[in-house]
Amino acid sequence: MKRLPVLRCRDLSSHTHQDAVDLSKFPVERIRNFSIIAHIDHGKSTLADRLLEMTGAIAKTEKNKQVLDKLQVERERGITVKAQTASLFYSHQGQQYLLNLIDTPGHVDFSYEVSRSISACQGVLLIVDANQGIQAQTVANFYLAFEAQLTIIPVINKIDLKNADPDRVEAQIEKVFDIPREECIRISAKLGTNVERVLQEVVNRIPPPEVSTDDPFKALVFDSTFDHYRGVVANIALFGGQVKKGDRIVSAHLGKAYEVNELGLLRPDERPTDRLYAGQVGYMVAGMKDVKEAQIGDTLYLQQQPVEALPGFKPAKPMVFAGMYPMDQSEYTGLRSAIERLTLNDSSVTVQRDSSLALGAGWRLGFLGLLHMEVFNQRLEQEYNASVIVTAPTVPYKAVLSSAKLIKNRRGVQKNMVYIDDHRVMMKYLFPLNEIVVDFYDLLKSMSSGYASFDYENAGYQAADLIKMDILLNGRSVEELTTIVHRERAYSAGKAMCEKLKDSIPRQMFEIAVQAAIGSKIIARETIKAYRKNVLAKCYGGDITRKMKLLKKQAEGKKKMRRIGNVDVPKDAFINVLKRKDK
Ligand SMILES: Nc1nc2c(ncn2[C@@H]2O[C@H](COP(=O)(O)OP(=O)(O)OP(=O)(O)O)[C@@H](O)[C@H]2O)c(=O)[nH]1
Repeated sequence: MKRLPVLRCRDLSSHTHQDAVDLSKFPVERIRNFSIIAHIDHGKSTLADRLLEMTGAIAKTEKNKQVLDKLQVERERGITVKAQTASLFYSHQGQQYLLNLIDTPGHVDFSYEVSRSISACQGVLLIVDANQGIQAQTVANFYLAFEAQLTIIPVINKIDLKNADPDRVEAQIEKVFDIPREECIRISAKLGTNVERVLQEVVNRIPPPEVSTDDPFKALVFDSTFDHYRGVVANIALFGGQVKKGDRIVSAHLGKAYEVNELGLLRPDERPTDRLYAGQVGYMVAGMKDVKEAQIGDTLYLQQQPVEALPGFKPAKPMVFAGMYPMDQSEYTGLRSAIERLTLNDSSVTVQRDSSLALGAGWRLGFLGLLHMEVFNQRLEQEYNASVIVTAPTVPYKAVLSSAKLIKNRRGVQKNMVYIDDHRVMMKYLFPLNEIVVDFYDLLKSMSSGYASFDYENAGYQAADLIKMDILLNGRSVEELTTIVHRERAYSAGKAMCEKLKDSIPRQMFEIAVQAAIGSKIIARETIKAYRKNVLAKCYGGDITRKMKLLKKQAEGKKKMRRIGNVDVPKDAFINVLKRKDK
């Protein structure tokens, strides 16, 4: 994979200008808070870069590609994981405007980040690729903005592409979202075509926030990160009043008081200011030591002027769980501190200590989705140099004990179907999460030659015909390989596991039966034939030291084995069966 250099936004500070703005004189009527939302790859980050360049927040150089995508994984994978914010100053018809842009991630796994950003905005730019048209996440993101009653400006991007068809995409937007086609703006973010118009329409169409500096100070925390030197840096949107350095503030969620140490704008690098005022968006450092003290959705107010808290957010709920273990137990402490540091910045990951006889001490981590898990793992490896074994992901089940389980349809149940245009159809299905979590998206993409797109949301628990499947070695159950599978899938899953084990366990002095069982019923079997590795076969003569050396080597090899019944199983065998896939 090609590695791109990480470009820190601070590096750009020398290129910025237009900073000498007295924020106290900035009327709320000339503030616009907006987000860019889109299906993945439709060009949000490219448009954000152009907007930053055109308003002078960053210089126009090739280096600026996707300035808001700060993390190395984001740059490598070309996806936005964490939302970033930038305040832009823009002159329009002789007036200066403050445009607060909040970048949002495009992938379904991070949709909770989209909703948190949206709650600090009055409008959104809904980007649609001029060739691909409306995709699954375009629809999901549209509804997030629509339900929050925001102004939605449709932007058709990539009109420079040879096979761009903006007429067709406008018709789709009119049909699916009921937005008149005349409201669409056609642009090429890459070439900068018509991007100025986007800035004008942000000013013209999106209303200013309905807030007043005369009200008591009230701010929404819409993001927070952890800085080793300063503690928590909270991104805040001011819904009323003003705040200055030295003020005593309280977080509504925990009721704890703090002193404001630092305040500022994000341009997108941090620019300290003395005060922030109603309608503005910026950052605050107030001696909080843990991101849990500045929870997303929390309300901040002045200690002497308590206010009613803002509605807040639903906490992000993990949907996919996987075990993470150090490659070697001696790396346990290092991996633990890496996981701790990474979760300081990502409060949506849940961590529980776990241990497995085969893999040793480790953790069971909960993620919002599969991509979220992969990104977390990649960050562990890149930013903390940790080598990790990740087990196959599982999804949460609720078990009803000792009663007959209800038989329900395992496959997707169709909910509705809408024709977007002559070639495209949008279908809604109810699926068991387990069916879509591993390779559904890859399969869907390859079956549709890359045309289909997919999005999902949690529809709650449903009864299903699930069973516990055991793996036996010469009749002894291997606890760490026990899994929950759907009854109809049990045979193929059992067979696959037996085959993998057969390939990973060396022959031993006796025959080994590898079996998959449901209760007392054997559903799959492989046999490993008897064989003795005679380590002395190569020593013809009687060189006793050489003999001893070889015997010692064999004994060391056995230490890496775990004995189940009379069968020695190498650690690698467990790793092969449990881990998700080869890198
Ligand atoms: N031809 C053309 N390509 C574009 C245009 N805008 C963006 N792209 C390309 O489309 C790809 C995706 O663009 P990004 O800006 O990374 O997309 P994104 O929506 O931010 O992606 P996520 O942050 O992962 O959701 C990149 O290769 C861009 O160079 C455009 O106007 N024309």
